Amino acid sequence: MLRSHKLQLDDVPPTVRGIVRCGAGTNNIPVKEMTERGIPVFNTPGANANAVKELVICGLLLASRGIIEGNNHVNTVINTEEAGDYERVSKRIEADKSMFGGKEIEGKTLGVIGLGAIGSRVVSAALALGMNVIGYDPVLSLDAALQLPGDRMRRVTDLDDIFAEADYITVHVPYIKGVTHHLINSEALSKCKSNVHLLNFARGEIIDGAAVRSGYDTGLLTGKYISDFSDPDLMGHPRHLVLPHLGASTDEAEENSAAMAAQTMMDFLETGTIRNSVNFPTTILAPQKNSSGARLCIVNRNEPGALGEITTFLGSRGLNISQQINTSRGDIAYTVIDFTNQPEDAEAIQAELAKNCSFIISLRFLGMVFADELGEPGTYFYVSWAK
Ligand SMILES: NC(=O)C1=CN([C@@H]2O[C@H](COP(=O)(O)OP(=O)(O)OC[C@H]3O[C@@H](n4cnc5c(N)ncnc54)[C@H](O)[C@@H]3O)[C@@H](O)[C@H]2O)C=CC1
Ligand SMILES: O=C(O)C(=O)COP(=O)(O)O
Repeated sequence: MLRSHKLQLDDVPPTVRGIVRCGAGTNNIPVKEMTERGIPVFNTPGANANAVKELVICGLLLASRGIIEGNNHVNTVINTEEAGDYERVSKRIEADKSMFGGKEIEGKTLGVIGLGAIGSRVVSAALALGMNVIGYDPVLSLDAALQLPGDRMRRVTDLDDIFAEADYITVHVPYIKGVTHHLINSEALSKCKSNVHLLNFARGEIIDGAAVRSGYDTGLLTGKYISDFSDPDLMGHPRHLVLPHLGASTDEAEENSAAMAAQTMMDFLETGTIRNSVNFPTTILAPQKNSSGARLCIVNRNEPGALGEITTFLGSRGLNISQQINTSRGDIAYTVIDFTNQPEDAEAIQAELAKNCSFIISLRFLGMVFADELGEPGTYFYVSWAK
């Protein structure tokens, strides 16, 4: 289980069965390599979404009102120039308000890019604050769609509609190289209102900081860019209001994420269930009442005939299958098999199966066979890359 630690390949010994990120983004995990090793990577969708939503609402207000700038002015200018003189400080607090006039968010248009756990919550909160909301998400899941407030938000299929109409744009998409990298770039910015405010509580690389900087420096853009990610081209820029990466840093989000992560991993280790994985197929095989308790979980390359070879082999060793599920995602296939009888020598069966079926990446018996112990690779937990 990890949070923001940047996982290196060397951190992952062959004893690792699964990895769970207490959070949403899995960019700190080498997911592709883990898939090749047959290791499922999980995350905790939605567990920290409310915390991010609240910071996004704060971001809208930081953009619309001179809150940070005004507070900096009080601390660094007024309190310095009028040091110790309360009468003068108090007068300046009144007089200098004219330097930080703002706008209200009610009645303004918010463009939300990415309508998942965070985006959908931002949509509802913004509507409640009287904003008009336009949403964009071309790959929206059915579950996520059900969280949206229907007609009260306008959903568009062309990002240009958001660029043309939004007073505020907030991004809530995962960072995917080649897909969401610089989703907001110079071309996009040229289609935006000049006073658009940008909010990025997703990942820094989704917004092209050099393009934003150039917009500010040439005067084409006059809004602010609020984020909890830094940008090499905007360091210290007065229009880039950066907070530490605080989106998920609330007691509630940390607890939710840790609890969901622990439950997800426990289900996987104890029952083979795969839920909330970013690289493995969702796989749930409810145990039968009269089950012998012997269950085999196999990760293999997704090749034709693989399942047939596995079941034929098991049959030849006297094992009778009571139920099974076989799922796949890309190059990976995953099979969970329950038996009506206990294997006599599970360790030998595992070794032979792995030897006979070269497409198997990892396999493990669980349940009563080994009294729920976890074991080392090479005993009853086999990984092809351990050698
Ligand atoms: N600042 C912070 O502390 C935090 C940042 N995050 C970031 O926010 C992102 C979103 O988090 P959640 O809403 O929880 O994830 P989610 O998976 O529930 O939602 C992401 C949404 O983006 C959509 N999407 C994917 N590709 C897209 C594209 N090319 N264009 C438009 N929409 C696209 C998906 O369909 C999905 O609805 C995470 O991937 C993470 O990078 C998440 C939590 C905390
Ligand atoms: O969940 C995410 O994607 C986040 O960005 C939150 O990250 P953190 O838990 O603060 O490392």
